[in-house]
Amino acid sequence: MSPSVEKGAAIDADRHKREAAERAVESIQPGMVVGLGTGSTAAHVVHRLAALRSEGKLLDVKGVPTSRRTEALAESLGVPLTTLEAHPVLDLCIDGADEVDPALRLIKGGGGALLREKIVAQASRRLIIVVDEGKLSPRLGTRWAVPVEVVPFGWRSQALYLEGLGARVTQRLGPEGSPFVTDQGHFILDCAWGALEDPEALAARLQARAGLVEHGLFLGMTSELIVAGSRGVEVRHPG
Ligand SMILES: O=C(CO)[C@H](O)[C@H](O)COP(=O)(O)O
Repeated sequence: MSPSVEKGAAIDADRHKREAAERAVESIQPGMVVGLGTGSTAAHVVHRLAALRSEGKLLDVKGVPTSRRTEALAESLGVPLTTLEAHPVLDLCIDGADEVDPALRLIKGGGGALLREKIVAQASRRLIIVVDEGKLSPRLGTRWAVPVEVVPFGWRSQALYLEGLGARVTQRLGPEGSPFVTDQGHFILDCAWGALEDPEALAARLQARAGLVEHGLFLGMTSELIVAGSRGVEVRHPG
């Protein structure tokens, strides 16, 4: 792909992310407490909420951010925030994803926020996932490695365990080349298994291992998928 074609595709993808995010914001009702996801698509949700506030709409809506990054963005735009401690059950969570299969199972964690994202998603009555069409995949693992969040103590043992499960394991690094550290103080191991035969069985193996804090497989959690692409915006439900 030439640089100018690549740039055009990136601009289209960002427009589609914004369109999906703006459609999702239509589900937010006055007074709701809403989980705010992490990443470039979820950032469009925060921007849209801020724009609506400037029009005097949804002024009593509060967000629970899934990362420090989202928290900083919301604060900079004047979107009011609260916590899961104050609101242990949320009306709605809107978040992005890295890969979505036809059953609306997800790989998430490209931004390294998977642990908080899963905690906020499971505390929400509805999880709306917003993506551009480039995230759709026939089978999870085709396009993206599964991020696994691990405790730094003993992380190399966890990497060996994951290799034993057949993964090609890469420790995620930050911009300076040192290990990427999550908001919760953990490392991320990106695990490439290729197209996954049985995501549920893999998730069970990952959950059973001490030191593996969380993984980026979000299975059976999506209430609604909003996907935007060259043919417009489409809403899908599981099953
Ligand atoms: O899971 C995530 C962050 O941990 C993001 O939702 C995912 O990486 C998608 O990001 P983007 O909207 O920038 O494509």
